[in-house]
Amino acid sequence: MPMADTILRTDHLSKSFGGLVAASNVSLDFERGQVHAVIGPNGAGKTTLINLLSGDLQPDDGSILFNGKNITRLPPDRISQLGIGRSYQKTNIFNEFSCYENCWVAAQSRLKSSMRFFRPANRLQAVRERAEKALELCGLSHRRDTRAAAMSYGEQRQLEIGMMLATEPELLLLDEPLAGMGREESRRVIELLRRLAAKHTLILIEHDMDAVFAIAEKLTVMVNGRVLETGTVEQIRNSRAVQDVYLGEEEADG
Ligand SMILES: Nc1ncnc2c1ncn2[C@@H]1O[C@H](COP(=O)(O)OP(=O)(O)OP(=O)(O)O)[C@@H](O)[C@H]1O
Repeated sequence: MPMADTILRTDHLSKSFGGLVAASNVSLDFERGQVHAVIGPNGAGKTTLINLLSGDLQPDDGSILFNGKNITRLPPDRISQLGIGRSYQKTNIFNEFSCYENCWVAAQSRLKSSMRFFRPANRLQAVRERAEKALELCGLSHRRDTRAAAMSYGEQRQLEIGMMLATEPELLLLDEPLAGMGREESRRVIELLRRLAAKHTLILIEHDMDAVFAIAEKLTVMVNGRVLETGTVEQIRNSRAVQDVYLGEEEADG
């Protein structure tokens, strides 16, 4: 298959914790510019997959190609510098810093790689500009000087996305960006993700199926560490196997 539109490819990626296989032979292609959601029941291995892609975990086996480059086993900061940003399930911000300062710290973390040819004064200016731009993109310009600790949970998650944007990633890994949010906050973040999708590739883990069906163009369903199926929203909606193991389960709960 041609690599032209594949931004990220995993080939037989596997990870076990003791006897528990959390990711088993995961081979997936993620297309440039798409929103690709990974869904599945609790413990399916979704976060493990994201952790492998971001370098937070090392695979036991298999490989990861990003823009055709082998990034398997690179450390997280190197992967971030290459253009893969990630958000965590738990907020990962500095509570005592303002929104701007949080974004500034994140922007600064890419100094080494992407700004090494700039003169020091210009670097500082570039970091400031990136931080301001990230704040605007994540919809928090009006909270620029507010301490993170003083904001709502939803705004903190928004800020975390802003910090990721400050590193100017090409590919965003989003681990349950709507977790713990009320309806209004979710609506705002869904709008934000839509805006980001216009200029980035998104890999999204999310339990809120309405949000997933609204945003995602492609879905992968994982069960017990394995890929059960990958397809368009329509294909996954109509998949018997998926209904049996996953969506059926949700309906039964509801
Ligand atoms: N660091 C770890 N050590 C031991 N077991 C782990 C570790 N991380 C994950 N696991 C186990 O691996 C399996 C997959 O977990 P993972 O968090 O990837 O699933 P998930 O699909 O993201 O689930 P959820 O939707 O509940 O977040 C689970 O059984 C989990 O308990």
